[in-house]
Amino acid sequence: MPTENWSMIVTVSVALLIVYILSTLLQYIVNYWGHMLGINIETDMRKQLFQHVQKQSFKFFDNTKTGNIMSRITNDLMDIGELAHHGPEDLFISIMTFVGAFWIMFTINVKLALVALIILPFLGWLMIYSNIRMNRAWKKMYGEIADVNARVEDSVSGVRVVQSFTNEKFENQRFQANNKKFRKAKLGGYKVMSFSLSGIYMMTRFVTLAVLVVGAWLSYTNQLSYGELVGFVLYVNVLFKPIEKISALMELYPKGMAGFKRFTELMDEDPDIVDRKDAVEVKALRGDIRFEGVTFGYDNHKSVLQNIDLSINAGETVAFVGPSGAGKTTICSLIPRFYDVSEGAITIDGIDIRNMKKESLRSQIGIVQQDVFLFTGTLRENIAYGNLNATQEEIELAAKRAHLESVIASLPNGYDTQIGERGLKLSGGQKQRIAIARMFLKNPPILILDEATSALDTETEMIIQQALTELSKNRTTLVIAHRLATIRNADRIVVVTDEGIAEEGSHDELLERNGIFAKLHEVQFQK
Ligand SMILES: Nc1ncnc2c1ncn2[C@@H]1O[C@H](COP(=O)(O)OP(=O)(O)OP(=O)(O)O)[C@@H](O)[C@H]1O
Repeated sequence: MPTENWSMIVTVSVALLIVYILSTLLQYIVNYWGHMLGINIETDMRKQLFQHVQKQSFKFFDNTKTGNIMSRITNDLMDIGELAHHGPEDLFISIMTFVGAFWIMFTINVKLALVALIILPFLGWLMIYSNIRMNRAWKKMYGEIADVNARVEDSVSGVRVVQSFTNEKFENQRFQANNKKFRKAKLGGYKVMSFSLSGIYMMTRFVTLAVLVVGAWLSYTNQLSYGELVGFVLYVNVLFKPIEKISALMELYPKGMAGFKRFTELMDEDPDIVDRKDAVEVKALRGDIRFEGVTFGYDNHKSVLQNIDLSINAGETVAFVGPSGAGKTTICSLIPRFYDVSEGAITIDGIDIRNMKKESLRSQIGIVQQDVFLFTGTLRENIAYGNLNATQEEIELAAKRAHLESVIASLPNGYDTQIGERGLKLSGGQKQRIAIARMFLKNPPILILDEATSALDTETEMIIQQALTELSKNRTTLVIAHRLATIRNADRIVVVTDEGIAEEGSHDELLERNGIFAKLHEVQFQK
């Protein structure tokens, strides 16, 4: 073999090698960057959704299952990144190949190209039809998986109740019912997809057959050479490539779009408690609270509170007592604007709370709830939740004032002890003290104490009571009272019944009046 041929082979091989290496590199870059673009879009949408959910009011959370929200922020967005990456790229390449192949086919033979073109309206119809059906099916599937998530969330967080009632079988049945609905919805989507893919396959094979038959006839009648016929059939196959690519998008596109629709649905849900344009920033409020003709209902049809007038002076401790469900908690939930009044107004230091910036209003109010929520993390982090900028000294002082020192000393790693999910490793009394320590750090002028209903041992109760008395010093304090201990310390007691505020006055005044409070006192005292 002549040497120049060898050197030619070597040159071509080296050139090919370089081309291969470069194309591999390019493929890597396109693949990686393409996915990066998709992931960035997905992450950004997830961030926006999370921020939007955080802005929602209590009403939204009252009416939306936690598992459902979780599903929307996680699952629903999974396919959007893939779609964002593959969608435009695949569609562009497919359309270009499709148009190119048709153009060449027309230059070979117009009649035969027209035969191939017949497929287009049918193909278009099938794709649009399937797309609409699949969009619906995947949207339903996302809804069903959200319900599965909600069910899991419910059963897992309530597992102690489930097991104590030995209702595992019942829970399994409920879960399986949701799981089956999900299966049905997902299968529905794949049914439409299989129909559509088979339809596309059938149409493309039909075109091949039609081209072969008509092509053979054209050759027979000398309108087409054999070479042209072979070339044409080859191009028909080129035509199928983009159709196959678009078919592959048939799953991804409606899935991504269904997720996107659920994303926009939630994003369009405007938070119902927002700052007015001219809302003012409030700082260092004194804590004079007035309810002026306040009417409120959780839904528009039924009022829980009707025409309530109430004055609480700065620095005063007011206890709310009354039968269960009368509206004590509701009254207190209106002050930080967890809900907005339907009629009337609430003012603090003479300013309507709806004219205050929500964040600044809430920074002035501290709430110690019955059920203290502890985040997974260390004890230090959980106390510091009251003020994220608190120094170690401030945290320690708050812990001391909340009588937490002995608790911390007994923990294996002191402040750095990990507190399990929902603080399961701590007792009710210990959790209460963490909530109080948070309040010392937050240091708000207004305090709302939703007194724990569960009984604590006398010593713990005394310790907590001391901490609470210390906490409420120089603050306007509202206590949703269930036990008499707190009521005795109150400057004033407000008796709330289904009819509204029934009685108001000091402990002794109310006893003397011998009304509802006196009866309530008698019942509790007899216990
Ligand atoms: N988030 C809510 N959505 C709808 N209705 C609610 C909501 N919270 C409370 N309610 C209803 O409002 C009424 C007043 O409830 P609220 O919790 O204020 O009573 P309460 O006096 O604090 O009761 P308790 O002493 O049992 O805590 C009740 O009929 C209750 O069912």
